[in-house]
Amino acid sequence: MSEDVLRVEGLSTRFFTGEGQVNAVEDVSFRVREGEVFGIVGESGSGKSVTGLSLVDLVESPGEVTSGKLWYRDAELAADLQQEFPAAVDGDYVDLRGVPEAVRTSLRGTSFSMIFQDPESSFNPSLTVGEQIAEAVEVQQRASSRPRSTRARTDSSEYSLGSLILSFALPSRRYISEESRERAVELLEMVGIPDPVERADEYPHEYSGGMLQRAMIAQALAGEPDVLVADEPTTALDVTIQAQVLDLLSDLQKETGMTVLIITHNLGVIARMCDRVGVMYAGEIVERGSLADVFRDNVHPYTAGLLGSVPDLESVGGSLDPVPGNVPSLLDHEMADRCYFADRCPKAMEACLERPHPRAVDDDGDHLVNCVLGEVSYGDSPPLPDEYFDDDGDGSSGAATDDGEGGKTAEESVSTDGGESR
Ligand SMILES: Nc1ncnc2c1ncn2[C@@H]1O[C@H](COP(=O)(O)OP(=O)(O)OP(=O)(O)O)[C@@H](O)[C@H]1O
Ligand code: NI
Repeated sequence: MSEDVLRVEGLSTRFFTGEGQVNAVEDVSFRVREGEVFGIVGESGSGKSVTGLSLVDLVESPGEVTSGKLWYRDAELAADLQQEFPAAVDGDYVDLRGVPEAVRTSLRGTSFSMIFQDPESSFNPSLTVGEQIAEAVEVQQRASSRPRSTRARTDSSEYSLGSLILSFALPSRRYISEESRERAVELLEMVGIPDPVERADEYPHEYSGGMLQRAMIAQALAGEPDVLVADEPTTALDVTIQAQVLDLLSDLQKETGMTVLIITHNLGVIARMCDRVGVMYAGEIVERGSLADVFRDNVHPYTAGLLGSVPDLESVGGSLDPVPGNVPSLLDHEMADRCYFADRCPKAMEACLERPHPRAVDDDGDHLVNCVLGEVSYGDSPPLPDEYFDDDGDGSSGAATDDGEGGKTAEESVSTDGGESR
């Protein structure tokens, strides 16, 4: 079994908005093994994208990662930082939250890359696709031509690209070498763009959606990242093209051995791509484990509900038809002090009126569930009547009732990225 490349421990990310504090990601922990495909799945607004952005340090104001550790395995980096930041180094692992921002920024593109649902956001419309991918290659070469420790301490400005989502997008026109241009063509070819030499000279608007998605993958791979975070990478594409792009990602993953973290609301994508998976609900990972743990041996009623809503897991089009009920508000002052799923849960018991904690389901400890059912059987604590939560019976602000009063319906409750991602 391969080693963990990433260990996320107690990650919390909040947004400090006019309406109050939004607990978008709440005490999330998981491990990703080197070379695996790890999936994060859940309904809209459950905190999947914010989790991904937190990993690559792209959460923007008014959001902030407020706690947690992000252990990333890189022996060379660990050796470089050991002296100066001993608390942030543990063997070959570096806690990326415990080192200066410049270090995290220098890893973007080369250690971590992220791709999004909407490739337009990753490309500058006024530059050719080839130029932009070549620039990503240049960023990688500049980064690797300097010793790591110098890279960490000096000119962070070179890599702090303001509001640009992808760190390796072009901050300004620069000299681009012929080698980088050739590499860009190679990358386009690698992601299956026909006539890559000609297509490299075209502008983003001359590409179809599926082609631009492939080009974005080429751009993300230019820095030969160890970890690729893919946020709904195929959601905007039609089903046939989705399948092709997923196959491409899968092939590239196998060829390069990179680790892929895939974020999706589509259980078909998870079933097709992933080795291990975390199920998110209301900012928390409520169940995680291997594909078999989660798909076959699941314990959390939310996981079971999600799976029950998908007729055919083999079909890529099998997206979530949400469990009945409403996605809860993530505003801190509206969050009930109990299991966040209790009001929608067919197995809610009195024990669920307390906040659950993660419980190991099996001996190896990899299958975890954030539910009392990880320990007791339904009925061991008195079941709550169906109407228990109807009239603010829980004393919360009634963010969720089955008849849709108060609270948003699952459909309305899209995140601020409007489901379009970035
Ligand atoms: N810029 C922001 N300002 C305030 N709150 C935000 C912001 N971005 C995200 N959030 C909050 O974080 C929550 C989680 O959002 P996130 O985008 O991670 O959801 P998601 O699971 O990716 O959903 P989707 O499937 O719709 O993309 C949202 O419900 C929203 O309340
Ligand atoms: Ni999202």
